Amino acid sequence: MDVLEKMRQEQIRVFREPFDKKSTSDTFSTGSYRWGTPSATCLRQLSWSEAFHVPMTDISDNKDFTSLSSAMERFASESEALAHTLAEILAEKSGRKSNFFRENCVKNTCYLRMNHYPPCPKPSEVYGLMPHTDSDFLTILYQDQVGGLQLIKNNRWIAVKPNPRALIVNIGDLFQAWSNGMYKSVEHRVMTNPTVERFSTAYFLCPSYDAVIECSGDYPAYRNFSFREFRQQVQEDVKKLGYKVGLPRFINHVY
Ligand SMILES: O=C(O)CCC(=O)C(=O)O
Ligand SMILES: [Fe+2]
Repeated sequence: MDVLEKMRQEQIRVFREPFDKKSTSDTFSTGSYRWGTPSATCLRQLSWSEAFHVPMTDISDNKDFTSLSSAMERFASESEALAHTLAEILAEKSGRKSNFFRENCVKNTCYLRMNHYPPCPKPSEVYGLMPHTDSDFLTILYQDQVGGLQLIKNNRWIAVKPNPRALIVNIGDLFQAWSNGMYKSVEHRVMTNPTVERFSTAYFLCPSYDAVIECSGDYPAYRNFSFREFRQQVQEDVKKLGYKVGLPRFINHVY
């Protein structure tokens, strides 16, 4: 069976498990199963979805080899190869060395995220996933045929029409900083559906925590920062403010 089809089949199966089993699941390390938005204080801040957020090393180190881990492994390694190829092409186009990703992106910080959006009784009031940008270099996304993903283009939200023969590639915050804004981290969100559930799988290309994201060009818009620093700032903002500030925190104030 095709890598994508198998991934989807296994993903559906794992989300069908009872809540208790998923939340205490020892398939992956603790904390990999997430649902809702712990910091939400109103409906608008709630994401109507559940997810498994799994570092690549958890997939490859998994001792009890199941059909799920095998499907994830195949999906992850294909996505990883694609992400590296695309990142190298984009780097070269922006005039930067393309070996940065091979040297700095490691398996313990790259991860897969399996998302499930159950039908929602109040679709106009609740997001499936709150508007956000991804905190990585780039994301390879495989969505099903239901639809609901939207992104900002020219200040307007537009729907990303499902295409069974296409993967979606999103630029993340780190590529925006590294390319000095040549590539833009795209803001996106997922709308809920009143009757149909939706599944998606995403691979996130990330550098090691110590890797320094150096903004290129004579007038770098962002100061240098490590991926660790970026993550800590995001976590701190989410805890204190309830939302991620992201790149604006790293703007270069020299000029
Ligand atoms: O489900 C989708 O289409 C988007 C998922 C997403 O944006 C994410 O996991 O960061
Ligand atoms: Fe995202």
